[in-house]
Amino acid sequence: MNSPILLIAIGNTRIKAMICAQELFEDCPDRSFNHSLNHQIIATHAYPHAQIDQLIERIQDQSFSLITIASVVPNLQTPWHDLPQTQIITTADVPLDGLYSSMGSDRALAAFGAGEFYGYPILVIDAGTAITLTAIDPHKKLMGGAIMAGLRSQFAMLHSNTAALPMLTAPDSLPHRWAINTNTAMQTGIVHILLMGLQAYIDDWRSQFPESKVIMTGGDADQFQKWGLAIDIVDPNLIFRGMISFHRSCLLRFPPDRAAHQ
Ligand SMILES: Nc1ncnc2c1ncn2[C@@H]1O[C@H](COP(=O)(O)OP(=O)(O)O)[C@@H](O)[C@H]1O
Ligand SMILES: CC(C)(COP(=O)(O)O)[C@@H](O)C(=O)NCCC(=O)O
Ligand SMILES: [K+]
Repeated sequence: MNSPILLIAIGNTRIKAMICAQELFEDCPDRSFNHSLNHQIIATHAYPHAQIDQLIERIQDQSFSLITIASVVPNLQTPWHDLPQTQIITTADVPLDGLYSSMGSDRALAAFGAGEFYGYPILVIDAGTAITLTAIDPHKKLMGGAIMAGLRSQFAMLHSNTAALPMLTAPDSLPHRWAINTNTAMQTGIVHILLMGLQAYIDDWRSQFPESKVIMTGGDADQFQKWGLAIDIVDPNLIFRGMISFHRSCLLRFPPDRAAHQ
């Protein structure tokens, strides 16, 4: 068996890694390579930056035929960055139209992965350190998006910018909107206002593209779905789907046997 492939996505909170079988990139006539992702995943890992040593320990002895890294944290280097089989994907590499140069590669890849897998037009909401919305129209062109502080970041901001407010986490169930104590007031304010704002964006998008799917990814995606945000699907693997679709589009443009004869 060929050595597996390592995909690494570095966000502002966590480093995520997926190890999958090489067969993922073998020739197939349609998008079925991406549909088969679930059968090809060997392992997934996610560690906060401070615990990168644990990730290194878990996979340092394995050899990979191909390593792909996408990062929105330029100063975080990993032992895999400088290997000969490593490719760093940037926003400029992602084959969608209208992407701007300072756009995060995580957003570009998640949107590309979502569009290639679920179809265009597509709205992607990534609930990570920041919450981002990225909307791609039926012609694979960026319609636009938005960035706001993520769930944990909102609590951290209130705590660090005030004298009296504690550091809290988000509540499991939806809090009552009108609170009569500090902790619930913070939780209800953050959760309800985030939900209402995101829902307004989703409604606006659906009014333009009623047939479009709305996909959520990122560390807090399940929580937003539990609170009732009207999304279609939670998919934690969008960015990895984007990397796989990227490699696939390269293979279709430059098939290995043709390249060998050039
Ligand atoms: N072990 C964890 N450490 C930190 N945040 C976590 C953890 N598990 C889930 N989360 C949640 O995930 C969010 C960060 O999502 P993630 O997708 O990892 O972000 P990023 O892509 O920015 O690194 C935080 O808002 C937090 O609520
Ligand atoms: C908006 C982000 C900070 C989100 O990062 P994350 O929360 O996933 O760690 C990242 O995509 C980024 O640095 N973007 C650059 C600005 C832009 O996308 O317009
Ligand atoms: K993210």
